[in-house]
Amino acid sequence: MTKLLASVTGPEEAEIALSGGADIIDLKDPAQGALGAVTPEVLAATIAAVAGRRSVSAVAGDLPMQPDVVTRAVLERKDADFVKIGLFPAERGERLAVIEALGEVARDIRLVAVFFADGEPDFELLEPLAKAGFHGAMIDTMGKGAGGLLTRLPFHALARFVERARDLKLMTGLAGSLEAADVPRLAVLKPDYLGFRGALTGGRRDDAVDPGNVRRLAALIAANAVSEAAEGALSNGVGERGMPAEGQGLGALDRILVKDFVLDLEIGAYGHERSRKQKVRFSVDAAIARIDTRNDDIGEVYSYDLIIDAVRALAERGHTDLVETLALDLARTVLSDRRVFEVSVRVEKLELGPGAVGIEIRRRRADFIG
Ligand SMILES: O=C[C@H](O)COP(=O)(O)O
Repeated sequence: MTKLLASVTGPEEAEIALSGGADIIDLKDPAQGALGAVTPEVLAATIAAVAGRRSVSAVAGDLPMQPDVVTRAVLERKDADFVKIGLFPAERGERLAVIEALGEVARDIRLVAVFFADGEPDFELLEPLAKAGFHGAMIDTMGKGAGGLLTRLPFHALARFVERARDLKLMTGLAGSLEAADVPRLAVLKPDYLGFRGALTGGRRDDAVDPGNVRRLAALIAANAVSEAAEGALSNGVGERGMPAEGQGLGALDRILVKDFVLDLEIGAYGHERSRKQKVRFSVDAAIARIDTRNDDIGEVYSYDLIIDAVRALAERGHTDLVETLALDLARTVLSDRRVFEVSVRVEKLELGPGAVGIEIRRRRADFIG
């Protein structure tokens, strides 16, 4: 289940984060940079204050890619449960030298490598990291205030990163000026944690952490995990989160729409349709539990962003012969969120006939559960 990593400056903020529901207390001095380190004294005081109630991670600092400098900084923080090391822009060989040098300390200290979405991330380094014995890998952003993670890397690149790191048995994390609205989208990827600083303070990273913001994000992450935990509930005829059970009227549902979303895709069963892309139009209509206007909270709604991400993922996966396959796969993905009760998907090729040609399907979850 995805956890909440809260970046804090010391014992006082750690207490606020902890009582708000943070799972990992991450020490960082935002005034010193993206991975600005706190002093060993502040780290020791925070570890003492947290007293084993949560894991404590510490960043090594904004450091040059020099093995001796980075190793020294890591060793100074060896009492933390995790030490995060930034893979800052440098030649691949320089980054590799740092990773390999840390292989020895990785036996005693759990190391987490931090790729920067806006700092020449080289995901080919995931394998060397796993080989060197790193415990985890995450993505963050270096430049704060110029757009969050999802504006710096496309969703499918994040998906590939999480999948690849997970295959290598690395703990996975995503961060980078994340906002509440990013949580449902990123939760779909099931990273081990989502990391926050700016959203905890209310925007400015060097302001103090606000307890209400921690609680809200913790609840949001938990709410997105609920759908997964309750898997199977609907197929048993049990309604979830206000959803009518199977067999009840669909009149009680609202609809989330994505209309006329056009993307270039490799699609088609004919030879002349291979090795080229053509325009395909997607329209999706997802039936969800009736919305409640008293609660203007992103945690309560199924976002159209989730549908858009799913369509984009189809466009990234390579050649598909049939529009039927695209429609079924998209319906299955949308219905994998427990807040969606029924979905209608239309997929149309726009370059083949005199007009659009394609398919429209309507499915409920039970159609896929069998
Ligand atoms: O490790 C997580 C970071 O501290 C995230 O900071 P941010 O949300 O301000 O980008």
